[in-house]
Amino acid sequence: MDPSVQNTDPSGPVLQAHDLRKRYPKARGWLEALKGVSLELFRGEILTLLGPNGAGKTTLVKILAGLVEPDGGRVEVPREGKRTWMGAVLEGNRNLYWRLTALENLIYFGTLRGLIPKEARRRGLELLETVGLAEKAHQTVGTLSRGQQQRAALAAALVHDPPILFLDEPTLGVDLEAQEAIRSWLLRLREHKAILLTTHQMDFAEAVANRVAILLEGEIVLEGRTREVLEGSPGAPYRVELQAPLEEGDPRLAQLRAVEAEVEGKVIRVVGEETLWQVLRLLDPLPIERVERESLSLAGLFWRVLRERSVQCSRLPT
Ligand SMILES: Nc1ncnc2c1ncn2[C@@H]1O[C@H](COP(=O)(O)OP(=O)(O)OP(=O)(O)O)[C@@H](O)[C@H]1O
Repeated sequence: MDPSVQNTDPSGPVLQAHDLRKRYPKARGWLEALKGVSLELFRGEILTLLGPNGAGKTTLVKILAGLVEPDGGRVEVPREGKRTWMGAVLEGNRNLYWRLTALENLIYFGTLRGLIPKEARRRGLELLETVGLAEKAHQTVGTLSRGQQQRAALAAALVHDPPILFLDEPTLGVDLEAQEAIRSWLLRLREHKAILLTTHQMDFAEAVANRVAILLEGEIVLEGRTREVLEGSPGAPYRVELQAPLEEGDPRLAQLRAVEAEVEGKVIRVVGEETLWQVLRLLDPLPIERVERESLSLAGLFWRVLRERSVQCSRLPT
């Protein structure tokens, strides 16, 4: 299903963050890691938080999960009163006990969050099966591969069936097959949970997230429904399709390149309305099959936002 089709829950947000601020001491003065971040999370959605290294994503997720105290602002979980309202996978696989088996970890976390041991065991086995770790249930976590540990961490976050899930880089170090399994699992989970995801993998984010927020230097600089921000972006190219490709040596080819149009067979791509009119004038009277607006990819949008804000490339994710 298209990740953007689903509507957010009309009964209101399950989590609200207001004006969150956090600063850390540095050699001289303070580093403002969060400069007043507000966001809402709804049931039935995955909100992906994108940002270059050091933008403040992990700090934000840790504050939302109650692991770090903000210096200002507040987090509200209007519909959930208890401590068991969320599950989290933070900083890779560190939130598991390495000397316990995968199943023992799940039983431990399940009982810690209110399940009776029998139920925790049943849920644990079921989840290990779901993440493809049934055969590793009785192996200590320290002996699992990194990707298997990551999958076990996801199962542990979900053992008590929390309505809200925080996932900080859940696919880090995970192979393509496991990424695919996590992707389809998240799409299923999304139907009845509120999920906040941070990732540097733009294609993964684009495939699962119905909403996107870009965090730069401690501030949210862009936020919206994925499909809408990609289609409505001013950086999205126009696509002009000719009935036949331009002949080699056609002088219009050089003129098109001079206005930075990209020519690929019958297809010409241009950015900006002004350039589009210029290109259409240049092509006149050649027959044109169609003119349409393409949507940007999430990676394209992210790079455009970063370029506009002149964030140095050395700080960009790989
Ligand atoms: N405990 C800390 N003490 C001092 N500075 C910190 C601490 N934790 C984070 N920072 C700084 O705060 C800023 C934001 O860090 P954070 O880990 O939240 O960024 P991030 O967006 O998650 O980065 P990445 O993509 O690299 O994981 C960084 O400049 C980081 O060095």
